[in-house]
Amino acid sequence: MSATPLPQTIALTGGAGMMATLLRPYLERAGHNVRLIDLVPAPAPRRHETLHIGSVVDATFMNAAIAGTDAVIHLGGIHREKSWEELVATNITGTQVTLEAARINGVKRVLLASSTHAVGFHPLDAARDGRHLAPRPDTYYGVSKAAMEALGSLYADKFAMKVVSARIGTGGERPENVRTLSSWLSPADSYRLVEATLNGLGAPGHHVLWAVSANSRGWADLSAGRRIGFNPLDDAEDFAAEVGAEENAPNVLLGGQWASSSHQIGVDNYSGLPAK
Ligand SMILES: NC(=O)c1ccc[n+]([C@@H]2O[C@H](COP(=O)([O-])OP(=O)(O)OC[C@H]3O[C@@H](n4cnc5c(N)ncnc54)[C@H](O)[C@@H]3O)[C@@H](O)[C@H]2O)c1
Ligand SMILES: O=C(O)[C@H]1O[C@@H](O)[C@H](O)[C@@H](O)[C@@H]1O
Repeated sequence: MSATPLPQTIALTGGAGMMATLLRPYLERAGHNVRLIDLVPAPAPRRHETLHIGSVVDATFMNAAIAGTDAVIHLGGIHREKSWEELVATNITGTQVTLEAARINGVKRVLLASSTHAVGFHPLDAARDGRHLAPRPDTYYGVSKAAMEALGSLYADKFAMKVVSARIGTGGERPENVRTLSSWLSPADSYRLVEATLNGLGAPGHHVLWAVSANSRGWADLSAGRRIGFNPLDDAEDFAAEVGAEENAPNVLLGGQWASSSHQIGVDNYSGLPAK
C-alpha cells in the first residue's frame, strides 16, 4: 500500500457533530489540516483547523469550502428519522452538492457516512457472509442513506473518484447497550476508515463497506473494508461489563428497533429523548 503523503487537507462536513468531535483528535495527531464545515461552529478549533459555517445544501458555499482540499469526509446531515422533506433536502441534496463540489474541485477521495439503516430490514445474518446487501431501508432516513450510496456510485463511476460508502453501525465513545456491542465503531476505527479513504487502494471506485469495529459479537463481514485497507482493531467487548442487560427482545434485523412497527416513519421518534 502506498503511504498517504502528509499533511492532507481534509474537508470534514458535520464538523461540529458527535462523530466529527471524536475524530478530530486523531486527524490532529496524524498531522492533517482540517476544515470543519457545519451549520454551527465546532467548539475549540485548534491551529490546524478552520471553521466554515454554512449548509451542505448551499453549492456556492460548498464549492468554496472544498476548494484546495485533498479529501472530503461527509458526516454533515440529519442522523435520525425526520420528515421526508427535511431528509431529502439535507441528506440527499446535501450529498449531491457535496459530491459535485468535490468533482468541480478535482477532489478524488470522498467518504460518505451511510448507515445500517439503509439495509435495516435485512436479517443480521445477511451481513455475515460478505455478499453485498441491496438497499432495504427501515426509515426515510435509511432511504436517504441508500440515495447517498447511489450518488456515491454515480460519482465514482462517472468521474473516476474513490468514494467510500461506509455503512456505519453505531458511533460513540463507547458502546452503550447490548445491541451496540455488535454494531459499535470506535473513534480510533473511524480514523482508520478515514485513512482507508485517503490511501491509493481501490481508486477509482465505489466501495460499500461495513464501518464497525472488530467486535467479538459483531455480525459484519469486514472483507469489503479490508480490500481498501480498512482494518478495524477495537472490540466493543472490552466494555461489555459496563453495559447493562438487554432491555427488549434480541434484535434479529440490522436496523434493530428502527425496523420495528413502533418506530414511525416521517417523524422524530426521539423528540424530547436523548437521540440514539
Ligand atoms: N452516530 C451514529 O451512530 C451514526 C451511524 C451511522 C451513520 N451516521 C451518520 O454519520 C453522520 C454523523 O453522525 P453524528 O452522530 O455525528 O450526527 P450529529 O447530529 O452529531 O452530527 C451531524 C452534524 O451535521 C450538521 N448538519 C446538519 N445539517 C447540516 C447542513 N445542512 N449543513 C451543514 N451541516 C449540517 C449538524 O449541525 C451536526 O453538527 C451523519 O450523517 C449520520 O447519519 C451516524
Ligand atoms: O443504529 C444505530 O445505532 C445508529 O444508526 C445511525 O445511522 C444513526 O445516525 C444513529 O442515530 C443510530 O444510533
